Parts: sequence; C-alpha cells; structure tokens
Amino acid sequence: MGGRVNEDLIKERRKCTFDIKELTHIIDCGEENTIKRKQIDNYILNIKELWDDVPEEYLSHKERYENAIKKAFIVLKVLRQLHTGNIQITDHRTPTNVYSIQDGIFRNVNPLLIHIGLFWSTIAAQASTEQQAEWLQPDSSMIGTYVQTELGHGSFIRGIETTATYDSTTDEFILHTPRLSAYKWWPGGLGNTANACLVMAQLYINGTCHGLHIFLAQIRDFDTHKPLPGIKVGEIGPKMGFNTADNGFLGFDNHRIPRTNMLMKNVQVLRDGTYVKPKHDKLTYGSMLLTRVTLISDLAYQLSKAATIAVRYSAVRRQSPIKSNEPERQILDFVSQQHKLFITIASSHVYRVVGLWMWNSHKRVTADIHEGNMGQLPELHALACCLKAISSRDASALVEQCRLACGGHGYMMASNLPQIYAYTTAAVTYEGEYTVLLLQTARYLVKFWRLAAEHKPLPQNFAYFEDYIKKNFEQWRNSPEGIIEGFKAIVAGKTKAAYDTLQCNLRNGREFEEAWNMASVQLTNASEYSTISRNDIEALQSRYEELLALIRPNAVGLVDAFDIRDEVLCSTLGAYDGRVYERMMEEASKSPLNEDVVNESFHKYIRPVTMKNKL
Ligand SMILES: CCCCCCC/C=C/C(=O)SCCNC(=O)CCNC(=O)[C@H](O)C(C)(C)COP(=O)(O)OP(=O)(O)OC[C@H]1O[C@@H](n2cnc3c(N)ncnc32)[C@H](O)[C@@H]1OP(=O)(O)O
Ligand SMILES: Cc1cc2nc3c(=O)[nH]c(=O)nc-3n(C[C@H](O)[C@H](O)[C@H](O)COP(=O)(O)OP(=O)(O)OC[C@H]3O[C@@H](n4cnc5c(N)ncnc54)[C@H](O)[C@@H]3O)c2cc1C
Repeated sequence: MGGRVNEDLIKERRKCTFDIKELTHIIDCGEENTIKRKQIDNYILNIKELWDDVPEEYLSHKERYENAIKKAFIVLKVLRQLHTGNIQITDHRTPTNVYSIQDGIFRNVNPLLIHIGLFWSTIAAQASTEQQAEWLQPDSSMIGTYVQTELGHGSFIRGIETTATYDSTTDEFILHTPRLSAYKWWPGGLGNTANACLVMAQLYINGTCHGLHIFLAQIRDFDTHKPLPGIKVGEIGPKMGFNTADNGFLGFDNHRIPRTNMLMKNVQVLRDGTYVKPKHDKLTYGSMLLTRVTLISDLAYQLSKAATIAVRYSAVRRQSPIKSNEPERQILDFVSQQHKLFITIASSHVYRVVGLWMWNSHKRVTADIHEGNMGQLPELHALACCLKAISSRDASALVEQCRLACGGHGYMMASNLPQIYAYTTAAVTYEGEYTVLLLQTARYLVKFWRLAAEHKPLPQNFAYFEDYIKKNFEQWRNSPEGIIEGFKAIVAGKTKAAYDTLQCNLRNGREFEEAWNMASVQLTNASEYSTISRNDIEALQSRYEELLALIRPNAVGLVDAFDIRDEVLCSTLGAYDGRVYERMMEEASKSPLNEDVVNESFHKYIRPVTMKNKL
C-alpha cells in the first residue's frame, strides 16, 4: 500500500534519541546477522507463491492446511538451497530469527515445524553415527514428526502405554498400542504430512520393561502416502491456534520395525537382546530440554511483534483529551497505556538475552555430556523448565495485554494480535505444561534447601540459601544489585516455606509424594520475603513512573529497532507507515460477505419473514 507515513509516527521517529540501527544489530547479535536476515527476507519475499491475497481466516480447515503445506515445501526447498547454495548460513539454530519471515508466510504454523525443529534435531542428537549417516541424507524421503504424547498421557510420560517389544527371532521391535488411552495424540504434522516418526515407547526385552526409548518408524508408504498395514493415523481437528500444523493421532497394531531403528547413541539393544544402559537416565528426554531452551527466544520474538503492533498503533490512535480544552491525545500519552506497553518491550529484551544465554549454556553442557560429564545437566534442566514456563506465561499475558491496549481494533484478526496470542499461549502447555515444569524446578531448589537446612556444603550458586538461614541478607538497596539480592531473598524464603510445609506434612505421617502434592501451591507460588519496606516500594514506584516518562519519546524507536517487516507483522494496526484506518478498510473489503451487495440469504431467510408481516 502506497501513501504517506502517518504524521504522528513521523514526529515520534524524529524524537528518538538513540541510533535505531545500532540497537537492531545488538538484537540480531551483530550486524552480519542483520544483513543475513535481510538477504533471506528479500529472497523469500520474491517468491510469489508464498504470499497470499486472501486472508487465511476465510479458508476452510482443509484449505488452510493445503495452502500451508504448499508453502511449507517451497520453504523447505529454499532452506535446503540456503544451506548448500548462494546464501551461506553458518548456524541456523542460533536464536537470531534469521527465519522470522516464516511467521509472515504462514501467519500460523509451518506444518513442517516439527519435522525441521524436532525430528531432525532428535536424530542428530540421539541416533548413533551409523544411524545418522543413513537417516540424515539431504535427499531423504522421510518427512517426520516427534510422537510422544498419548490420549491418556501428556505430562507424566513415564505413564506412556505404547510398547516396543524386542523379538530376537526376527531382530525386530513390535510397536503396539494396547488400548485407546495409548493412542498417540497431538504430534504436529502427523495428521496428513508425515510418513515417518520418532515414537516414544516402553521398551520390553524378554518380559522386562526398560522404560522409555525412542524408535524411528515409517508410518506411510513413501510413494503412495497410504498408511502402512497396522497403522491407524489421522488428524485431531480444529484447535484454538496451530490450525495449519495438522496435529495428529496414531495407533500401532503390532507394527514391526528393525532393531536398528531404536535411537542408539546413548543406549543400545544388541542382537541377542542385551540391554546396554545409558550414562544418564534422562538423556532420552534431551529433545524436550533443547526445545524448551529454543522456545525462550521464540517467545521473546513473539513479544517484540506484539509490542511493535501495539506501540505504533498507540502513537497513531487519538482518543480523549487529557485536559478538556485540548485536542484528543495519542493514547501513548496515557501513563497507564505506557505501563501496559513498555513492560512488553522490556520483557522481549529480557527473554531474548536470557534465551541466548540458555542457548550457549545448552551448547556448553551438551559438549560436556559428549565427554561423559553429566554434572551440569540437572541445573540446566531446572533452569530450562523454569524459564520455559515463566517466559511462555509472561509472553501470553503480555501479548493479551497488547491486544487489550489496542481496544476493539485489537480484537480484529487483521490486527494479528489474536493469532500471536493463540500461538504464544500454546507454549504454556506444550513441551512441558507450566505447573509441571515449575514443580521440576521446585524439586531442584528443595534439594539444595535440604542441604542448607542440614548445614551441609552447598555449591556456590546456592550460597545465598545459607545467607538466608544465617540472616546475612543486606538491607534492601534501591539499585540493580539490591534488586538481585531481593530476588535471592524471595527465592530462599519461598523455598524455605515450601520445605517447611513439606516437612510438616511428613511429620504428620504423609508419604513423601503425598506431602509434596499438598505443598505444591507453595512450591509454585512466590511471596515477598525480602527486607523491602513500604517506603522502598513507594520509591520504586516513583522511579518506575520516571522511567516510563523517559522511555516515552523513544517508544516508537524502540519497536522500530526490532526491525520486523510489515510482511511478518501482518497487522493493519502495526505497519511501519501507520496508515491504520486505510488498511482496516482495505482488509474489510476482502470479506466474502462484501462480495454481493445483497447476500442471497436475504431472499432465502430474511425477506420471507420481514415481508410476510407487511403483506
Ligand atoms: C522448535 C520449536 C518447536 C515448537 C513446537 C513444539 C511442539 C510441541 C511438542 C511437544 O509438546 S513434545 C511432548 C512434550 N512433553 C513434555 O514435555 C512432557 C513433560 N513431562 C516431562 O518432561 C516428564 O514427565 C517430567 C515432568 C520431567 C517427569 O519425568 P519422570 O517422571 O520421568 O521423572 P522422575 O522419575 O520424576 O524424575 C525426575 C528426575 O529426572 C530429571 N529430569 C527430568 N527431565 C529431565 C531432562 N529433560 N533432562 C535432565 N534431567 C531430567 C529431574 O531433574 C529429576 O531428577 P532427580 O531430582 O531425580 O535427580
Ligand atoms: C499446540 C500443541 C502442540 C503439541 N505438539 C506435540 C508434538 O508435536 N508432539 C507431542 O508428543 N506432543 C505434543 N503436544 C502435547 C503436549 O506436549 C501436551 O499437551 C503437554 O505435555 C501437556 O500434557 P497434557 O495435555 O496431557 O496435560 P495434563 O498433563 O493432563 O495436564 C492437565 C492439568 O493437570 C496438571 N498436572 C498434571 N500433572 C501434574 C502434577 N504432577 N502436579 C501438578 N499438576 C499436574 C497440569 O498442571 C494441568 O493443569 C502438543 C500440544 C499442543 C497444545
């Protein structure tokens, strides 16, 4: 859409006091990544078949999938070319959003998300060298997915019922779904797209269960795409979001796969049925750990999209004068609006930085694991659980806050805020449900509290538990260091309270698991435990209001620095030029209900009633 940029946005951009490009480069982790991202964007923007004229909301469930899968394979081809061809990408999984353009292409989810994001990465991390050489061929016919959750078992994966029984006479595993609750349910791309999958199943050898292991199974014929004999597979139906992801169900009726299809890097089953244990029990859960880490950066990016839309709109939208004799003000001038939006910008930066830090920690810990050192794995797991849970919960709450901050227009699908919310809130549940993951972190903290309470040596990271017990915490100081100290006190106090409740439940004769369950609200809830006083809170509040006023002139600059193209934002409210009302009218004109001046339903249903009364 051509035309002038909105006057208010022009003024906002003139007010900005910092170098927007410099911040963009920081966000992209270096100017070279910004250049790379823009190269990819421009390349992909020129592929016409990837860009729709008709908003996907007007398509049926089936049409949406068909449109998305068409695009997914064009994108897959481009990604392969990028890796081998003229634009070199060195580390495509760094969380710098070099592929953020995909959000614009799909406005929803790439049906190959799990194929690219989980299937290949799990093989790369958990298959033996020989298996990788065979399966990770660039011209492989496999389109895969990650099949773990069952109709009856999501969070508690030890309860998974699908079995893989070793048959030494044929050197095969027999995959079986014993009952309805054991049907696999949810995996992305399983419904229609995948012809292969990684299945999490209970391994049985000679009647002994060895727990959960991962197996590669072909489920559809590579040529005809028909389900193989013994496979029942399909799509699970419409969801709140993720509607282009063809999430599916899957049942096995004694389906045989070769023994060598178990992922055997960390654990092996030999030809004679000998089971060779892994070095750590939970290495099989490695893909979940990696995805949790990756998600933090993705959620930061979703926040930056929502903030860009809501801040630009708030600079353009004028509503109510502040003083009665003045013209209507930009809604961005209302301090309550600033409070809603600036926290979103800040949170995006926080989760971007912490996501990158976690990404690097994951790389470091994985390298240690390759050397046989598992020492850092529990801490990484505890951090990943907590940060995945908190970032997804914060991101969905803040995206919703941005939607509300755009008033009624934020409720329009054309604002793209409802879609960003539907996408973001799914992450609270998948890849480890919020409460369940918080309880994993609580389990880790309580272990160290127990050491502190028993005056046993603590690792350096937990020295503050001892400080709390010895009341060594300094008086509250209004400074970044003071805030960190305050947080440490809160963690220590909260852990102590939960631990005390747990002990009390145990003293009252409860079994540990039951005592844990009774303490679980305390284990997941925070309280105030620091030495902060009422005066400190008042000082913090006024500092916060000062900061809102300081950020105000830079608000548009800050979101411009996220450098998200209009084609990715897909929003009538958030485009760079701020021509909100023109875009809204243009989008409305695409509604099929505007195709005919008089809709045929008038003649069929309305007129017979309204005119009958007149006759
Ligand atoms: C690329 C982007 C893609 C985005 C789209 C993603 C689409 C979505 C995909 C999915 O959702 S896939 C399915 C994901 N499912 C889950 O995340 C299930 C969540 N549940 C669990 O992870 C586990 O059941 C549990 C809650 C961690 C409990 O596991 P389990 O019952 O086996 O454990 P316990 O016997 O209680 O032992 C806990 C023990 O194990 C340690 N631990 C647990 N997980 C890990 C891990 N991943 N890595 C390392 N260690 C782990 C934990 O610390 C405990 O240790 P101890 O305290 O006993 O020392
Ligand atoms: C969009 C989407 C995509 C997905 N993609 C995939 C995929 O590709 N592959 C795949 O295998 N799976 C996938 N999943 C499934 C996902 O991993 C599960 O939904 C998730 O792990 C939660 O399990 P559940 O749905 O069974 O919830 P439940 O475990 O039944 O949880 C329901 C409630 O019970 C509570 N609860 C459960 N256990 C405890 C406990 N121990 N203590 C306290 N409270 C508890 C939870 O907090 C929650 O409030 C996807 C899910 C979604 C929504």
